[in-house]
Amino acid sequence: MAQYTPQELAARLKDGLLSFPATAFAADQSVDEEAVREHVTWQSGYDVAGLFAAGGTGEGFSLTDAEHAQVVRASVESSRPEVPVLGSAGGSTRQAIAQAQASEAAGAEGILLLPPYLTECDQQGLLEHASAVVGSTRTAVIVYNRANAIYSAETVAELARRHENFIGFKDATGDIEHLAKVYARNGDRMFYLGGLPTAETFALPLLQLGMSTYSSAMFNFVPEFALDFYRDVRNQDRDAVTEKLNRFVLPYLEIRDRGKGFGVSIVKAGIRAIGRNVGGVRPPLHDLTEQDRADLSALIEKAGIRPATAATAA
Ligand SMILES: O=C([O-])C(=O)C[C@H](O)[C@@H](O)C(=O)[O-]
Repeated sequence: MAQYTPQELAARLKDGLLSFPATAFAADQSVDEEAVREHVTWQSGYDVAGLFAAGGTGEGFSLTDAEHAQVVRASVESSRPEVPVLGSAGGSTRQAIAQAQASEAAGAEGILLLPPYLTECDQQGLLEHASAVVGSTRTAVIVYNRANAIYSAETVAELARRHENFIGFKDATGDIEHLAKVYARNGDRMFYLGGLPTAETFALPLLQLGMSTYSSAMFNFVPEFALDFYRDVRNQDRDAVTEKLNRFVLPYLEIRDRGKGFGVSIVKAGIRAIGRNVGGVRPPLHDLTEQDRADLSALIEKAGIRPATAATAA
């Protein structure tokens, strides 16, 4: 049973940092539910506004429907009660509806609608796809503007007109003209969330475009640093943001960019670097090399951002 109405959830999520927990896999690549629970419990102990289970960083695209439901349920049950957990929905319209409903049944407070795979689609098709998914659940829905799901300002407005539980727009394009149009047309009817890879990099400029928050993948392993960064962004403290970009985020991008899909792999390597463990990634992603991992560990130490609670980890 949801604790928040969609509007209450939007009000909470828009003014705090958000994150996407990595999904733990065992050595044989099966879902390691105990480690999923342990990771979400640890993450929700911080002052995070919401956690999105089985999202991009959570490799939702590599999970079966049964595993997706398992991960969302385990995350809901492991999160501190004050920290809402949202699930995800992706793939074909019918698959996405099934995942949205499974997320709701697992107790998720909302859903992030991931893009449908493979095919191109125009606005009419995208609208009907998203509308069918949003209409299939009573929980709040945030659409993810990415890949083959680029929502025009008018499509967003029509979704908002049709569905009260449509509460958010997450962007992973960084297309300023497009974002300006979406915000100008829809204003504060919904909240806007930055979701480009390593979202910290873009957080300060996107604040001006109405993006009051973002999803931090690095929160998975340097939560205190990620929360400090968010505070500096919201205070519009350019000097503090620039210092943190130079100290950690920009050198981190250099390691992340050594491989395609490393946006997720580097998060799992980061979790390992601080002494916790959620295993490796599933194909089509692959893990960092030993050298990459050593460089990441050295960077975390040099930046002085190892979390205080990491020492207690398994
Ligand atoms: O699951 C997702 O889509 C994401 O995790 C987006 C990331 O959090 C992205 O914003 C990042 O890498 O910071």
